[in-house]
Amino acid sequence: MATARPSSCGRDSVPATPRASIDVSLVVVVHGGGASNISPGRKELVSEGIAKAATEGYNILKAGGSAVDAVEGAVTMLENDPEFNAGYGSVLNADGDIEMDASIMDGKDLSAGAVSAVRCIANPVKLARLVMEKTPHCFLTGRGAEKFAADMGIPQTPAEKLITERTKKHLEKEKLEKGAQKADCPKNSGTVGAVALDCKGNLAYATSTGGIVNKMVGRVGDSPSGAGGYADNNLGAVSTTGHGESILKVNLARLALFHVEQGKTVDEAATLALDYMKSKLKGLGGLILINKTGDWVAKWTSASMPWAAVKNGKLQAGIDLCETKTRNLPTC
Ligand SMILES: CC(C)C[C@H](NC(=O)C[C@H](N)C(=O)O)C(=O)O
Repeated sequence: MATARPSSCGRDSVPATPRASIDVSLVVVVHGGGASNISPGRKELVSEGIAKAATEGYNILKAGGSAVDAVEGAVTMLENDPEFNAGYGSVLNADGDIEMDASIMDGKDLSAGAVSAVRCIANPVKLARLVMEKTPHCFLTGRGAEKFAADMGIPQTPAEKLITERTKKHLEKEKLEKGAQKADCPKNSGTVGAVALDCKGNLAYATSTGGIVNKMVGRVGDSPSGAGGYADNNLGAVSTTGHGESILKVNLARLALFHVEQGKTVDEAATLALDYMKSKLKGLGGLILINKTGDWVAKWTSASMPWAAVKNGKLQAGIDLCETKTRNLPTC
């Protein structure tokens, strides 16, 4: 079990906030998937992408944006980055197509939006937010989700523009090697997620993915469900990655928050939830979690998990166990 933990727990009060309002930390944590081995050549690109996304989310919070704005902003950056398995660079299904899942949730009132199996959309997380805010529903899938995107004025992005040479090779290799992913042998791909706590004490999460390489057409994983993420201001916010079928079976995100609800620390809650999935199903994965007081953790049972966190103007990030790097954010 690998953990990354904050090196300090100081407060990051918002200067303009009157004394009477809630004095909470601004916190953003992002992840870039439950990876196996990331080649040294890609490590740099992945680290950079993840740090930029966390910084983007934090800057949104500092500018007075909500937790929902921050997680959407961070995840959008990662969807646009071909090193990650979401948006541009999503892994291919058995037909060589992209089918993406994404979700977002506002811990203030539990409003939630999700899309699954969407194809020609650059930023599924933005579509999930529109489902949350502009429809009476929580979840749209496939054709209906794409029609809704068109109605909302989102331009179609041709599938070829979302596919990369790397994802084509990844599918070829996977087809040669065997078939579907095994729970205990996850392959590096790079699902993305973010959790945030804003100056009003609101929590949110977003998760976005191309799913699992060589998946059956129409397969939907955990990422657009309450297993792939959850946010409730009374408890915390979580985004998960890993073997989707296992995550769905144990309802990983809500399971971790159940332990928070029972009085566990963020570290204990993440460990209990991930250990349960591993012992019960041999399922590997990872999660990021912030509780309502701004304590956070990034934890994984997969070989590694790229993550970054910003709190008190300080960025901490890592990929492998015991590899946390800390630096101050550039002032702009
Ligand atoms: C094989 C796994 C560990 C790789 C991981 N995938 C996901 O998180 C996929 C998502 N949970 C789903 O099931 O659709 C990744 O992209 O890094």
